[in-house]
Amino acid sequence: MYQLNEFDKREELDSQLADKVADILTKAVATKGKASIAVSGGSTPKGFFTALSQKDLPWNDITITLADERWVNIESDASNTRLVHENLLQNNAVNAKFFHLKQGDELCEETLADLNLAANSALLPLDVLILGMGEDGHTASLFPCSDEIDDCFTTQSPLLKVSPKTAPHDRISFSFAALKNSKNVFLHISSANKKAVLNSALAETDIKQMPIRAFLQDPEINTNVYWAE
Ligand SMILES: O=C1O[C@H](COP(=O)(O)O)[C@@H](O)[C@H](O)[C@H]1O
Repeated sequence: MYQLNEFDKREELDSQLADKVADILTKAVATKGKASIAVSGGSTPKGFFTALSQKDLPWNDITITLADERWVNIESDASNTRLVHENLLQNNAVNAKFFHLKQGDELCEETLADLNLAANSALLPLDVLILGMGEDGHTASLFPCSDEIDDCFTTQSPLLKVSPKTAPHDRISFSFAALKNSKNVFLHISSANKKAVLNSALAETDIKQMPIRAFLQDPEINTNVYWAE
């Protein structure tokens, strides 16, 4: 299931999404003493990150992570971790905890096992999940072009390695099973192109062809779509 929220300007979307997420995180901390949020990388979320970082929240009790990460060094322009550090872990949010997905040099079974254990105890289920979407309909790093696309949807492990064929870098991504359990799911997209991709995703049902479909069509998931031109 999904709900579409459309905005004339990206700044308006960023501000409204930051208000909504801030409210959810505040309530989660008040209720259970802590909260967790996974954000996406790529080119879309910068303005939202800045707006959220300026919120007066109990940041010490909030853990931020990524829905997915490219297996690159933090100094790389392709690093989603770098994007979050430079734009979200700033201002009032400087005291938030950050759960690193890129740990060590090699994305091997042992690294994944350690991360899965840590994610289960520190983060999951997520209070807030902010998804992005690529023009091929991938979300997080659930890539339709990857050999791991079946595993993305079937594994019950929180994290897996994905090697896309049409996008650079090996990835680490939360699996569909882990993402699906998030308490509040948002899809943040902008541009006319992404609106057209969204419409293609809504027009058919094959989730392995366009993984974002799973979040838009699964009756057990309520995805709030935030789109601006
Ligand atoms: O590679 C990725 O792409 C998607 C979409 O990024 P965008 O640049 O088209 O906004 C992103 O959601 C994901 O986190 C990232 O690793």
